[in-house]
Amino acid sequence: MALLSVQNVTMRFGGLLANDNISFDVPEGSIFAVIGPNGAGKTTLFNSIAGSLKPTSGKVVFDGQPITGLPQAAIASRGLIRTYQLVQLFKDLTVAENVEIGFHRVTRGGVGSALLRPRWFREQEESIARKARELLAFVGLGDQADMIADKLPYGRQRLLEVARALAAEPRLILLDEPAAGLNTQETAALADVIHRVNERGVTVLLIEHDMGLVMKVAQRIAVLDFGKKIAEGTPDEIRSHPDVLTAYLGGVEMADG
Ligand SMILES: Nc1ncnc2c1ncn2[C@@H]1O[C@H](COP(=O)(O)OP(=O)(O)OP(=O)(O)O)[C@@H](O)[C@H]1O
Repeated sequence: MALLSVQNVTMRFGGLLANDNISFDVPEGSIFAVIGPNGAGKTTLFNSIAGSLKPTSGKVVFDGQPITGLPQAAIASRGLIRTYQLVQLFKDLTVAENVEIGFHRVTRGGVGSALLRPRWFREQEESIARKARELLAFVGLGDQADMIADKLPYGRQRLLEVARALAAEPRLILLDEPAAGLNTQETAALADVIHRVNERGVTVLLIEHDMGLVMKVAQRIAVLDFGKKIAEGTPDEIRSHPDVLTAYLGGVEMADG
């Protein structure tokens, strides 16, 4: 069954059709990628799904419910959690504290309990601190938990963003160009983390430039070009699709990293 269904989504900016009638289904439990050349409309589509843009027309359905145009927080509260193309961490906090913040969707208590600190609140805090460290170990940052986030190398900040997104217990995680700015080794570590996130039962939707990463991790790929979906299929189908080769690489054979 589709956990996420994008149905005829169109986004117009003045005279420019950034997304032109785009449809695809992301099956529950899968890793799905959206690729396309610069300016193809990937970020726009991503923003329509995650709630920071309301599409001009069309529908986004998550877990059978329409979420089109809902505010980002309302979408996140249903279990659709996004990361950002530019890492957005609390740079003065420690690595562990950055993950602890991610738990706020699934915890209770307001300012009152933070001041009075009743026993349940302290227990909740301890449990969050423990779970944050488990998630850090899961993405391979166990040894850096107490480091100030800003001191982490960039590639590791991206892994930290994934750990923080996981803290919100997503059903679907949207990764916005997660391999941007990463070296080969860091990209391989990221691919491994994406696979393991998926093995935890989390559906993954990524938009990505890095073809090697996409071919390695995605089970299904949709290709955008000039705002239109020009192909959809398995990595093998996409790799040899003539329209994709022309649009994406100007006809050059596609590498599989
Ligand atoms: N807020 C906006 N107002 C006007 N035009 C926009 C806006 N956002 C994006 N566009 C235009 O829409 C088109 C699609 O842009 P988008 O950023 O979605 O593409 P992309 O595939 O994500 O590109 P990249 O890979 O470079 O990030 C581009 O022509 C872009 O200039």
